[in-house]
Amino acid sequence: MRRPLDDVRIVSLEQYGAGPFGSMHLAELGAEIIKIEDPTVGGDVGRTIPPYAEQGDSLFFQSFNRDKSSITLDVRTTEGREVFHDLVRTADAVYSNLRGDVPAKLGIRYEDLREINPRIVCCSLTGFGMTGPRSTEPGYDYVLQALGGWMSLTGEPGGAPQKTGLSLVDYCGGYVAAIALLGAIHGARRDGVGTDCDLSLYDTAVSLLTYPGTWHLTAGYEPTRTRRSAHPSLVPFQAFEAADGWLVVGCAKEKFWQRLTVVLERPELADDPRFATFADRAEHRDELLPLLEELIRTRTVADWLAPMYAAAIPCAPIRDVAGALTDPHTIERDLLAETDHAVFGAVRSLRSAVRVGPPGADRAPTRAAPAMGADTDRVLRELGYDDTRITALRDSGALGRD
Ligand SMILES: CC(C)(COP(=O)(O)OP(=O)(O)OC[C@H]1O[C@@H](n2cnc3c(N)ncnc32)[C@H](O)[C@@H]1OP(=O)(O)O)[C@@H](O)C(=O)NCCC(=O)NCCSC(=O)C(=O)O
Repeated sequence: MRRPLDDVRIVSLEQYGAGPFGSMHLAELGAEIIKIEDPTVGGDVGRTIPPYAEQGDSLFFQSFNRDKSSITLDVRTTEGREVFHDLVRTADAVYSNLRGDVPAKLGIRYEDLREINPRIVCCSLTGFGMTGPRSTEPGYDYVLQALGGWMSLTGEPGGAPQKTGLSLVDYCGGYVAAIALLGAIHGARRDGVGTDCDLSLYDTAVSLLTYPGTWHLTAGYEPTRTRRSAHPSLVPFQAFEAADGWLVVGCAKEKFWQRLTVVLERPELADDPRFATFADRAEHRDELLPLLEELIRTRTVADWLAPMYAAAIPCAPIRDVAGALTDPHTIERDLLAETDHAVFGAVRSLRSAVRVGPPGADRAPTRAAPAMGADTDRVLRELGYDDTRITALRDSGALGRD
């Protein structure tokens, strides 16, 4: 089965969630991702993240590294650097998610590699970027959720600051990197000249402030937490507690509000001038919301959702992860990957949401994430190295010590 990135090769000094998440989407589209793992520290630290971590691998690692190859290479050694340069000659891009000062120290920026391969794209996803006062700080998702203002917006007013339940800055950073890589590789192929892409989790987090950011910068709006995860300006658009659980309903168009009043059996609310428009409902939210909350508490989630769905009002039960993963829709959308793994047996994980292909086409089968160094010999042979050279490299320690 031909895939759109079958002719793309990326060598990747990636670790943890953010970097590997980005390249896994490109792997799903056919790109060859060669992970370069530092043998002196046991490779990608994601291999050691508990729970379910054994024998140099983990289910965390399996979640972010399907469809990739792994080689061990200590890029700091002279021999390792030579191998790296040989790889760069064959590659479209060098990708990394390392501390801000590390790409320069390791010699993996465009200025270091352009003479070896003028078309090479060097894409770094660091915590804070290569410039600016924070550029050498280490970055993790929660650091950026804190610095980026996200935690000030999440959770109940007056409660402890919260991050989102998932590492969204990491994952969005990965998407940012995947998009940048596609654009830069396209440009390099068209123009014959590569480039640096200096990306960061900080840029990702701050750029995702989107419209509250524009409101603040342009008009002085002060974004704050809202009760029950409400939208900052649309009413009603939030979580409600029903008799037996929680649901969300959002009226981001006037027609949904009009239909909701019918479902709630209070059609007169739509004609009430206090609640007629977005602006009216926002102004009178303290009158409207207690009324709606009291009403919704009188019936079960299922009792409310049935007529809301029938009226095509955007709504949902608030369910747990098991609910999401066992939904027949999840199965129908081909979102579950099943791979065989030597240690963990059948690993079930989540496929990429990125889909390229004709409607209804099968997606290409997916492969388990590789054992550390599983592809070292193959990749070196493809570079033209013979057994003598590979043995010498192994003896030098550049591929790690057994
Ligand atoms: C994750 C980090 C905080 C980890 O910090 P550090 O351990 O201090 O730095 P690094 O891992 O980048 O680098 C450590 C050292 O490894 C060296 N290094 C790395 N790879 C190699 C290879 N292949 N060969 C030789 N040496 C290597 C590198 O030169 C550094 O040397 P020395 O210079 O001698 O130290 C940082 O990498 C970082 O800020 N990354 C960018 C942001 C990011 O992606 N964060 C993780 C998101 S995932 C996440 O938050 C989540 O999953 O949740």
